[in-house]
Amino acid sequence: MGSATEATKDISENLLGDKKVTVVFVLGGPGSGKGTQCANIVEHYGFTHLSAGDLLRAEIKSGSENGTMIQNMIKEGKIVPSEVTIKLLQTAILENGNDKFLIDGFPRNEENRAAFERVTGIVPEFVLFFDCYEEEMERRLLERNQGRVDDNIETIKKRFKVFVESSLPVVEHYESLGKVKRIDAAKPIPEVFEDIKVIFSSLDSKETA
Ligand SMILES: Nc1ncnc2c1ncn2[C@@H]1O[C@H](COP(=O)(O)OP(=O)(O)O)[C@@H](O)[C@H]1O
Ligand SMILES: Nc1ccn([C@H]2C[C@H](O)[C@@H](COP(=O)(O)OP(=O)(O)O)O2)c(=O)n1
Ligand SMILES: [Mg+2]
Repeated sequence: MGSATEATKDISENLLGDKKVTVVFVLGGPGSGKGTQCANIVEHYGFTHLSAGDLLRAEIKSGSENGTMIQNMIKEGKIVPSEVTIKLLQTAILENGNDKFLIDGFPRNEENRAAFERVTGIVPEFVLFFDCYEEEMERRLLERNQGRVDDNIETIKKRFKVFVESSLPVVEHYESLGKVKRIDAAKPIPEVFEDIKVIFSSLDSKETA
């Protein structure tokens, strides 16, 4: 660990090759509005939206050998092993011509975070954190109506527990690095986006400055 050989190995195994990218992690509890606002950000700021959950659901649909395992974990509100999710994110990044990505719903635990950093070498520009209380998130999930196997009250309770125990520590990690931009996500959709615009507009002006 930490030897020159290890370091060289890490660089040569960097799964992105030479591609340089800007990444924003979009985190928040289930139903906090990540997907909804990512669509708004894409429309206004030229990012590509990569939802870890959407990629995993597409993998199930494609009939992949991991499909059944992924489906079972999602149904139980558990977090799929990092190697599976990272591979899907890596492929999506490399296949895309864009160099600016919103990574939504990832990293969801410490294993996700550490493995992604180690394997891709990507450090996020910042973390956009959607702060919302559980009763509101629960109401939204029960009304989401996308036919998801995990939008039932039993799985929702499990997801909230995983969020508090495994995902919030990741947010705290980035908080300690001064990288978290916190949004009050309990407000109506247009108001949440107004707050997000302030953040992304200042990013644009930095680029052109
Ligand atoms: N600010 C908001 N106020 C009320 N409903 C919202 C808000 N943001 C999203 N929703 C709705 O809540 C549900 C969950 O939103 P979604 O964007 O899928 O959240 P996430 O990706 O964080 O789970 C969707 O039906 C969406 O239309
Ligand atoms: N990094 C991730 C992201 C999602 N998953 C799995 C487990 C999650 O409960 C489901 C659904 O994630 P998704 O981000 O689509 O869920 P929400 O939009 O937060 O409601 O996918 C995962 O295992 N690892
Ligand atoms: Mg989502």
